[in-house]
Amino acid sequence: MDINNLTAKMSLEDGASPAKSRKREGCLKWEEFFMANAVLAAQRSKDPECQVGACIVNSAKRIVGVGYNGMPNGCSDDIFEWKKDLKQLYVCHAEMNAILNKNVIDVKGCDLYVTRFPCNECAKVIIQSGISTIYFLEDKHPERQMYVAAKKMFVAAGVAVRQFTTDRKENIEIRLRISPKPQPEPQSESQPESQAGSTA
Ligand SMILES: O=c1ccn([C@H]2C[C@H](O)[C@@H](COP(=O)(O)O)O2)c(=O)[nH]1
Ligand SMILES: [Zn+2]
Repeated sequence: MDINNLTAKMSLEDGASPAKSRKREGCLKWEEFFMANAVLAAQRSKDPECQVGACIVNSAKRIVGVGYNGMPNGCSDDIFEWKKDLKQLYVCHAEMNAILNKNVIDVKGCDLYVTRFPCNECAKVIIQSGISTIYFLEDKHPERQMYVAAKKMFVAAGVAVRQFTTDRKENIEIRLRISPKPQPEPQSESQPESQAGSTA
């Protein structure tokens, strides 16, 4: 079959099922996809009060770092205190973790998607890393000194800060179908001895 015939055949087959030949509408926009990654990362946090997620994206729209708030490596989530005024001594913030987890040499000029407005400590790390734009989901405590300081530093350093918005009407859902683990077959009383402990 020459190439012209093949093309003709393909377009005929496409014509037979027009619904499938058209692109799917309503897929996630890039910004929605990146913020959804930050929201998903936050689900890894063990903080009982506040789960934060962050996702760093380069100019080629590749995710180059993801993080969530958690205890430092080797500091057990079960031993170190999650109590309100104690956790701040230990917890690594999502933004800092995302920057440290980067899989590229540096994150200069990258965008940061984060579920919560960054605090002053994260603002310093964000600025020093060269991240140029921040998209945040919520700014729950704009009056707190640490967030006022963070804003002041972002303005001085020329980091653009925008609240994430979308015109999507429905929630973005992750449909993860969980199939129950297969249960071992109950052993019948009459089974021969040799098969009872078999792992085959
Ligand atoms: O920039 C930030 C600010 C806070 N977090 C995390 C760190 C802690 O786990 C909580 C703080 O919770 P509060 O109840 O507001 O004290 O949020 C972060 O990851 N990044
Ligand atoms: Zn912070």
